[in-house]
Amino acid sequence: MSKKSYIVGFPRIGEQRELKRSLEDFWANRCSFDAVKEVASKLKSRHWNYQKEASIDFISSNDFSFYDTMLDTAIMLGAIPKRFQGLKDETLYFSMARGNKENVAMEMTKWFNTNYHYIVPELSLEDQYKLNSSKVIDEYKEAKAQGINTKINLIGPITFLGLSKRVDRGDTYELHSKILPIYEELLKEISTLDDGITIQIDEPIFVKDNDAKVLSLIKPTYDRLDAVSDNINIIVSTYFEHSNEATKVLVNTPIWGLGLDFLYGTKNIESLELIANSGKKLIAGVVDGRNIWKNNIQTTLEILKNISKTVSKDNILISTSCSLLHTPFTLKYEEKMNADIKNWLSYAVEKLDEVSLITKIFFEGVESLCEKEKVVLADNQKANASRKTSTLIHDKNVQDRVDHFTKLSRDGIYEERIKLQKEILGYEDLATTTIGSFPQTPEVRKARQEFKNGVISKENYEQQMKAYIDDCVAFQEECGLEILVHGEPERNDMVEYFGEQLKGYGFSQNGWVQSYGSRCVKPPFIYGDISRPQPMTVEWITYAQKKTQKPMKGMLTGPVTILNWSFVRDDKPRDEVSKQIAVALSDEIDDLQNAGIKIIQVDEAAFKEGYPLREENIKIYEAWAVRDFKIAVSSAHKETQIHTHMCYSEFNDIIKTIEAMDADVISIETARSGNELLKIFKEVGYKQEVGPGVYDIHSPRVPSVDEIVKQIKLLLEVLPKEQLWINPDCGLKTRKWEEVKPSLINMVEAVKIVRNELAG
Ligand SMILES: Nc1nc2c(c(=O)[nH]1)N[C@@H](CNc1ccc(C(=O)N[C@@H](CCC(=O)N[C@@H](CCC(=O)N[C@@H](CCC(=O)O)C(=O)O)C(=O)O)C(=O)O)cc1)CN2
Ligand code: MET
Ligand SMILES: [Zn+2]
Repeated sequence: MSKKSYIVGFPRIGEQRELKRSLEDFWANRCSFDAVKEVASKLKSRHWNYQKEASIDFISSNDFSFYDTMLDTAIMLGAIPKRFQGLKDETLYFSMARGNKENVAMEMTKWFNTNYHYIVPELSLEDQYKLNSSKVIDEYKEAKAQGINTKINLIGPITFLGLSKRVDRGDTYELHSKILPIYEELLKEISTLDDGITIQIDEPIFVKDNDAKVLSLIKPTYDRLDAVSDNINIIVSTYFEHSNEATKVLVNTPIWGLGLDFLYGTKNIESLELIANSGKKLIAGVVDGRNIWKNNIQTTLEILKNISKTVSKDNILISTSCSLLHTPFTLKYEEKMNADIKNWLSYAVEKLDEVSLITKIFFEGVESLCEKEKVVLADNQKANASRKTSTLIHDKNVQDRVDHFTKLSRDGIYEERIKLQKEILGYEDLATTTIGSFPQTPEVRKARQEFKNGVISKENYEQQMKAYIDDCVAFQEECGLEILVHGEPERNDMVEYFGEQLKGYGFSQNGWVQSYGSRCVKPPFIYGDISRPQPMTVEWITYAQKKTQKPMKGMLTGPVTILNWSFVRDDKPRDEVSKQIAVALSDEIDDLQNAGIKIIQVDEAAFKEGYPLREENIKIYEAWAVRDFKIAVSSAHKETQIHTHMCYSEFNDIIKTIEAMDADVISIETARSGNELLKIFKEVGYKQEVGPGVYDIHSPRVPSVDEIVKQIKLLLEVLPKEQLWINPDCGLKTRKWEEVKPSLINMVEAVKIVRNELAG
């Protein structure tokens, strides 16, 4: 059989998060960069071998990264922002990603609708770009030396430009003619590596609603790239949605194949005829790269059968829907999971076998399976059938309550509420606060680990958390912050923590997925109807409130974010699941205010991320996302101030929707982007209060008083002081106390200076 099974990309952080640990050791000067490289080589090798052992035909190189593949691409093209020029090697690389003493890091933002974040390249017309092919070439050779001929993964030029920003004014696509020759040069070099090389060029930007100008770049780009050499086969790969407009063009270029997502981009089937006529290969993404449910092989074979009615079987390859970067590694470390539930799941390594088995059945028939494979297939059918009927999943009481839930919004309009709240809370203009979390120290994590493993008692654990809260509150008072938080020490993660306490949710021991750089999340998974057996946060928050006279903000994660950062059941529409979470949260809010908490922040960090990639689906999403935020806070009395927080978002296109959420105060990320993001709030006459982040918490850098004063003044150019809050741009959990303390002291100091100037 010719080569048929295909994996778009594999996760790289390591099944025991080896890369994370090694990177963090290096950053803390606990090991050399050579040691990190050694870890990286072991991981690459292991990942290639997993794929080889699963009989995967198309295995990738250059899907590895020390931090992020967009950053790698910027380095490959020589797109180095001025402030970092002159630095070299890993110092350059990590300074771009994380900033350094003198310079702020490059911006980071969400990768399409995922919880992965990439570094945003900074381009300018005057820059000279220059190929640096070493990573791409070396990784190919590294695999080759181990007997594995890889396809080479690249981020495509159009996506690269589409996701970059211009530091001089103008459109990034204006730089197309500067960038494309570098890609040509790269492909030329690649073409000399071996006899016949496959290059997967990722162009996920094609799944968005692109204007004619962008679409017009596709043909010249791929005509030219393919013309570089006869020795390369180009596959253009898209995912997360359909890319029919681009497909129409690509079939008229000389590329070898198209990789399409048939799960999240079902409309791709509308292009089948064109693809069939073009005679190109179709890499059919049919195994879910974004969720953890075992593939339903029967259903997948139906999809493939359907595709093969149009596209000849000889031209079809079987693939994952996108890179497996978005799924955890392997089920083999899940020792504590309920056996029924575990049997419904499949992580990256298990998905390799699914791709392989589906390939075999599709091309050679069930008859060709060996006994062992037949058992796997039968088990697959059983597992999928048991999920349909399991009593773990269906809860009539929850369904009834949620179906008949009538309190859809808060009492009172904003103007009336904010007046009452200001009277009660008595905060000044430019009120200072933080976003919620304080440093998650190794001690806090260790305590949690030990408590989970039964090494220490509940009392001991709670005592340690309370001691942290005591210190955290004391520090905030000392440095003069006005609205306090408890610091979230008891939370492993802002979503997982709630998942662990809600019925209908499962969680894993080792289901880590990279979120950015070395940072990972372990998304809990929703398998059944959701309810709240008991209050989730009230004890901690009321404990913290007792420690201070100042207002203590209660801290919750909102329904849309809980949903978007979980693996969600695929047997119920997302909006119904979201509403169940919202109803559970409305009970929590009521409990908090009844316990005397006057401010409650409901984080919607992933609100934007949930947006559909296509315009046509946005209205529907916005309708239920806003509905569910409003349901969650519907129990809040007029006097209870509701905050929300969003990070890494472009707000321009959703500002009206944010306003419709009707929170009293919103804190947002703006620190890496000056006051640009804020301007839209003024333009639309946004009326609620806003806390634009005054410094970037994703970088270890401590901002100076001066810098923050400047930032606050920039904000004051846009919004009046009465409407502004002053805070960092996100939670502080990833930072160290040594960074947090001086930063917040400087922030409070900066506010004093500005207040004096305004008064004076
Ligand atoms: N879900 C989610 N998505 C998000 C964010 C977020 O906060 N949550 N923030 C934005 C940015 N993304 C982020 C993603 C992760 C982290 C983060 O801090 N992750 C931590 C892990 C957090 C966690 O769950 N920790 C657990 C597990 C701790 C752990 O690793 N324990 C050690 C042992 C502990 C020890 O002995 O020291 C182990 O398992 O080996 C805990 O605290 O309980 C990390 O990668 O370091 C931050 C931001 C966007 N998306
Ligand atoms: N309250 C959360 C925190 O401070 C919000 C984080 S948004 C990613 O960590
Ligand atoms: Zn945030």
